[in-house]
Amino acid sequence: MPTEHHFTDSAEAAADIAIRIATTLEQAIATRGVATLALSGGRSPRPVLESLSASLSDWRKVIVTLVDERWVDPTDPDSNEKLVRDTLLQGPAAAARFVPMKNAAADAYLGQPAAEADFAALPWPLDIILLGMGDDGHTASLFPQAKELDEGLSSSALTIAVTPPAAPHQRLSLTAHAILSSRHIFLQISGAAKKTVYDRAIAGGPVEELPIRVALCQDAVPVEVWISQ
Ligand SMILES: O=C(O)[C@H](O)[C@@H](O)[C@H](O)[C@H](O)COP(=O)(O)O
Repeated sequence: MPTEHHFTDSAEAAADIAIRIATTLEQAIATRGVATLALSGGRSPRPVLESLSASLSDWRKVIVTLVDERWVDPTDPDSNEKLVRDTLLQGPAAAARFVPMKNAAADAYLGQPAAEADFAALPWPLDIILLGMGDDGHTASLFPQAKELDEGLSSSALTIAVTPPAAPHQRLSLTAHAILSSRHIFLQISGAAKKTVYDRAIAGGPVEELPIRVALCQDAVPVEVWISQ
């Protein structure tokens, strides 16, 4: 079962996540000389990343990458790479090594092999994977009803190309295998609608119905959830 942190205010939750990430990264650096952090996109992470940017003293030993990416140019407002570069990788945090998902391939399916090689070269398990969740229970880009969902849940690969059934852009996503190849999973849940889905997810059921169950319905990797209204 996940460890829950409850907040009335999502900004306070975001600040607390940033502190928890910074502390965990510092411990990883002290132990292994390097720390790895994979970030989700969307709206929720923005305040976390803005707070985190100033929360660590030495970013030179941190590898930052993505949980998933929309297959758009990194200058596109929908790009998760753009989100991370504009919020986290500023000031001292610009010294971190960033490993993107998007490459020059024309689409996510053509780009997946090169991205897979880039991700295979990372020092697994990653230290922290920060997940979000959609109102449909998706996480990363593992969407219910997506034609690639079963493969994303069962593959031994690290990445998979996905065409979301009802969200813009082709995606490249970490697979369930990659998400569970981490030392810590952190999850942000804000608002009543997501809390309802979260409660359904932790009650158990088919992972295909609510893919967030990949993280929530397992005990191999410690999961911490920040829940705010
Ligand atoms: O690229 C993405 O969109 C994210 O990786 C995605 O999985 C996100 O975490 C959820 O869709 C929640 O998004 P919000 O935080 O915007 O609600």
